[in-house]
Amino acid sequence: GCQASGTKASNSTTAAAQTEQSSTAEASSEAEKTADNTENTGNGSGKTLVVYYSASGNTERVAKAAAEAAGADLFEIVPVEPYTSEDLNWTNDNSRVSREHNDESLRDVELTSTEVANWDSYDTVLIGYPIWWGIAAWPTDGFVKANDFTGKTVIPFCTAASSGIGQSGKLLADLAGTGDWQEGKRFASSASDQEVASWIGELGLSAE
Ligand SMILES: Cc1cc2nc3c(=O)[nH]c(=O)nc-3n(C[C@H](O)[C@H](O)[C@H](O)COP(=O)(O)O)c2cc1C
Repeated sequence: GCQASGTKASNSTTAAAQTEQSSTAEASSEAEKTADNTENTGNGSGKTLVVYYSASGNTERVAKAAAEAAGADLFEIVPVEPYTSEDLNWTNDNSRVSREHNDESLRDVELTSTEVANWDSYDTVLIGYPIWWGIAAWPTDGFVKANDFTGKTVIPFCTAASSGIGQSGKLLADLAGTGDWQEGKRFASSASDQEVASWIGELGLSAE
């Protein structure tokens, strides 16, 4: 079903995540603008990128486990105005997320950056998001719309309390209009690093 249920949104971990920026971020002024949201945990091959949006940390955990297993770089989608726990309260009809859900024109969330350093160097992009009312949390949309996925294999993944991944990957593929979008993978909000690593293995993306 599409009902919001189960886990309670906790405080956003965005601020903490952003302080984890790679100290090896390139120093050139051109790279500065795009390096902000990128964290290089990779083995230097730089072929796989894990992009994610996470409002309360679950998708972030899965994304980091995926990047670790694949030796991939990470890019976090960050709204200019991050969602507070109050914003995420779907049981309140007047909360930010409820208002955005009820009025599609409010879902065009401004992001701190949609530009990934060395975007052309990635041939596989994993893109992760929480499920909100049965679809990808809409801060993900702005990133997808802003980038050209031509020539890339794109693999969606989500975390959700009870829903499946449903049509969310297909909707993002339609929004992108480019890229070879694969079937996506749904994880429970509490998915273990091991589950994530074995999925990376199934995809043939394991670092070793
Ligand atoms: C506004 C909102 C709507 C949600 N809608 C659904 C839903 O339709 N189905 C579901 O299984 N979980 C739903 N959830 C639960 C989240 O998908 C789940 O907790 C997810 O792991 C959160 O990821 P995050 O911590 O990365 O933000 C919703 C959560 C929020 C905040």
